[in-house]
Amino acid sequence: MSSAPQTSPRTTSLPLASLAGMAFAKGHGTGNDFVLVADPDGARDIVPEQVAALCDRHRGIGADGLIRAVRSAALPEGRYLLASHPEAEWFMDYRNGDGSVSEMCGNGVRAFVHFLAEEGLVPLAEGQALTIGTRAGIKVVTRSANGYAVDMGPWEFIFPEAAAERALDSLVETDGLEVDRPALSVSMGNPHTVVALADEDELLSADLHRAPRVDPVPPQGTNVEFVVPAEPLVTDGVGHIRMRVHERGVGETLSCGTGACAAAAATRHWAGDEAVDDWQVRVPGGTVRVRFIPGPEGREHVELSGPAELVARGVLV
Ligand SMILES: N[C@@H](CCC[C@H](N)C(=O)O)C(=O)O
Repeated sequence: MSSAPQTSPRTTSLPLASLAGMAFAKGHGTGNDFVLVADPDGARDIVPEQVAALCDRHRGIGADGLIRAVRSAALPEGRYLLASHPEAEWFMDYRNGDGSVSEMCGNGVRAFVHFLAEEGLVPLAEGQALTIGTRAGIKVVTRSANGYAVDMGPWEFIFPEAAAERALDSLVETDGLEVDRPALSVSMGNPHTVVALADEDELLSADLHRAPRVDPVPPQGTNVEFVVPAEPLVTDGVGHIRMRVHERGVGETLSCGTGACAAAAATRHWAGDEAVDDWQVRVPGGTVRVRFIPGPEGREHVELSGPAELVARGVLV
């Protein structure tokens, strides 16, 4: 006797079965959203398929990425950082929505520190700073009245020789835009390719359902930012740009913190004499501030400021 095939709603969530009972929070920074999980002792091995299933907007919780809060001592990348920065007790293990690992996430780092504070894992009053570990080194995050300011460390060109010669190093082909556009590739610990567009019409015409094609593509792949400078670019000492982004491992998102830093760095580079050190970057999900500040070791650093919110807590069934 043959039996009818068994179907059950659990079938689609099979990758998540071993995570049943796991507590999570949902948070975001300017609409760039994350599933946040506390795993102080690094006891949870969340594999890429599970990250993708959790971030699935139809069958999972839905998010641009997953952030696991782990004590630095509990994972090799964290132990490496602890040797020179014993104060970096917590490590942000960031994964993109497709399960891939990224070195850094600027909106995520604010959401991460907010999560640590709200979960009671660290005391962090307004005006206080916390050093955390990431795959792009340590980041110092200061709580303010309306969000968090992150010392993101130095930025750099990915193709320094081409950038110095021409201020442009690659071409980007994008659906919805007729001609290939020149671009500049900037590292914020993770890779970015910044394309300047002429006006808001062009910004809206870019169809980011499919990843833009970048040539040459940086060795680790890239996030692609499309920027439109305001007219005038600088008002009262502050530069203004609008930005949309297609993120590596995610797709179009409402905001990207490291992308905003890269976009400000590229625009400032292109601005030449008009360059300022203070920028407001408007993204579909809100506005973040980017400042170029002297770093403690004598190199220029980038500071990213913006909000972070938690919107829900739950448990996987
Ligand atoms: N949204 C993030 C960046 C997340 C990582 C990125 N997709 C990558 O693969 O590098 C941000 O706010 O910086």
